[in-house]
Amino acid sequence: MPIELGANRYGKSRVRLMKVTRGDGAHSVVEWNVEVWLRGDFHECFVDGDNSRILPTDTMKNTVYSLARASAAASPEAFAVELASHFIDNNPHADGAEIRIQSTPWKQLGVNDATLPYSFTHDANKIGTVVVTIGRESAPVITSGFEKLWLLKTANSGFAGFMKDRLTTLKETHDRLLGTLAEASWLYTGESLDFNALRRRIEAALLIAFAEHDSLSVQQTLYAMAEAALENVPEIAQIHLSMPNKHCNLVDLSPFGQDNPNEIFVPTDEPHGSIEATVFRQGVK
Ligand SMILES: O=c1[nH]c(=O)c2[nH]c(=O)[nH]c2[nH]1
Repeated sequence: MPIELGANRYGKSRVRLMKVTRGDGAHSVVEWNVEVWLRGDFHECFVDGDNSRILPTDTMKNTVYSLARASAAASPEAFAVELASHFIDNNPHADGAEIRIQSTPWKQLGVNDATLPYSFTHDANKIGTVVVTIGRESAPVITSGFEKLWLLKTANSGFAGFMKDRLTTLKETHDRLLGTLAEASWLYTGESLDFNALRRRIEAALLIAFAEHDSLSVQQTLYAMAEAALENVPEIAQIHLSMPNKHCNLVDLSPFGQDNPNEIFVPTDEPHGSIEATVFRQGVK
């Protein structure tokens, strides 16, 4: 039976980069974890062992550091576009390049209202994400987002009116905890965007919607958050949210003769509900 090469790509992952910008009186620092992918005609390499059109992944790694030194990019999005353009311009046999960047949210250390201009901290699990893909004839497609953002609501969340069959044991509730480890990615439209400012606006819209929503389900809150981001930021065309339901189960204290008016819970990691959706502006799919 004939055998053929199917979809393939290659690149370099987990290229870790820290860049310090030394201003007068204060520094700023970014930490990016960069991933490079090339797609294209690499048939001879995979099938025949001919490496003549293979840019070594080691060179890809060096390119990340060298371009970072030369670049004035103020956002991971802008740097990813520079990198993707560099790889597509310099590898004629590649049809497409993809750059993924995870960013660690370093911020200036502040203690007792004093900022310490050359010291930094980050206390979050949350990491920023960027994916830029570029084709030979097409403009870059820029998607940004975040992973691992813990969110918890202790009011205005219920879950009732759901389907019941003979295996349903879940009780209806109009007052429960809603916990999630949210992941988001949104697609930008337009040019000359201030990505850092837009990220702040999108994240603010998502968080305010999460906090203010009178939730009938995680599904409905997810949609309300996505809707708020799209309404507040015209520069994005769609947003994908993943919000696993990290159940906090009420502990039954009745065996100890105690009540439990929604105060003592057991937070659980697994199993968890899995809830995700893409929400888009009409006319853009
Ligand atoms: O917000 C929720 N959505 C569900 O689909 C679901 N299913 C479940 O058991 N609890 C919940 N909560």
